[in-house]
Amino acid sequence: MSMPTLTAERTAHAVRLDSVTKTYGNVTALSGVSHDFPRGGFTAIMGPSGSGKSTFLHCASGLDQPSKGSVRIGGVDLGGLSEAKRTRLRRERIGFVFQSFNLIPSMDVEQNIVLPLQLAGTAPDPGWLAEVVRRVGLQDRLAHRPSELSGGQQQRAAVARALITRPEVVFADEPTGALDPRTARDVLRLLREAVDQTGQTVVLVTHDPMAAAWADSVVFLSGGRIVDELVAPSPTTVMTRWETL
Ligand SMILES: Nc1ncnc2c1ncn2[C@@H]1O[C@H](COP(=O)(O)OP(=O)(O)OP(=O)(O)O)[C@@H](O)[C@H]1O
Repeated sequence: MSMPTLTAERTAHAVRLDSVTKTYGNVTALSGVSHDFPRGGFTAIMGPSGSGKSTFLHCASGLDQPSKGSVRIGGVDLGGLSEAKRTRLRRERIGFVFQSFNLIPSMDVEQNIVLPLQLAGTAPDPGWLAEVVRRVGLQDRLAHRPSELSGGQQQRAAVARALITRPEVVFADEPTGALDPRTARDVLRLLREAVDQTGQTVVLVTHDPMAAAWADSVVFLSGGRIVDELVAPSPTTVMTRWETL
């Protein structure tokens, strides 16, 4: 694979938010949020509806720009980039997994998985493609269209698509929201393996304490602020903290 154009520094954190505020008119969705996501860490973001989780994810991933404060991805300050460069950095250095899978219906599974590379004008590394496909267990489904797959298989294809560029960080926004508990576990296990086996950095936004317990730590948002962080979470400790938010 050729080197990405916006090569990130090997910083200890994959993503750093410094005093990030985001306002929409007179609504303050995020209020002075600072947080480092350690490289090779798995962090869950939880909080009540309207607490700012989506805004946090959008600002941290460069999909949106903070009103104040800064976001760095592997040492690159997103605020200093043009819209075009930010788009390129997202494409090359960030993987996304969404609740609704967001696969392209007219493309088969393999085409969907390699799409981020294609958009970046890069050829897939055959060894890494085979490894990613093996991990998500879709070896026999590469020529199928998304509509021919179960929801869990579609989400596994989306995870493969997020990992194929070996991104600085994978942002997963409620990736198990549309899945049954067993299928959800398969997807969470894949994210966990990406962290444990290849040192990937994962940020997971979820409402589900069971899902959050797969992470190394859980960051709690309330009213647009980080109000707590729980290290080495279990479903019970997450649930207990959640109930008192
Ligand atoms: N584009 C927008 N325009 C105006 N207000 C917005 C916009 N996006 C978000 N907000 C407001 O910002 C606050 C935080 O919203 P956000 O979507 O980040 O919360 P959330 O924690 O993701 O909620 P949910 O769990 O319901 O998805 C809310 O008060 C919301 O109404």
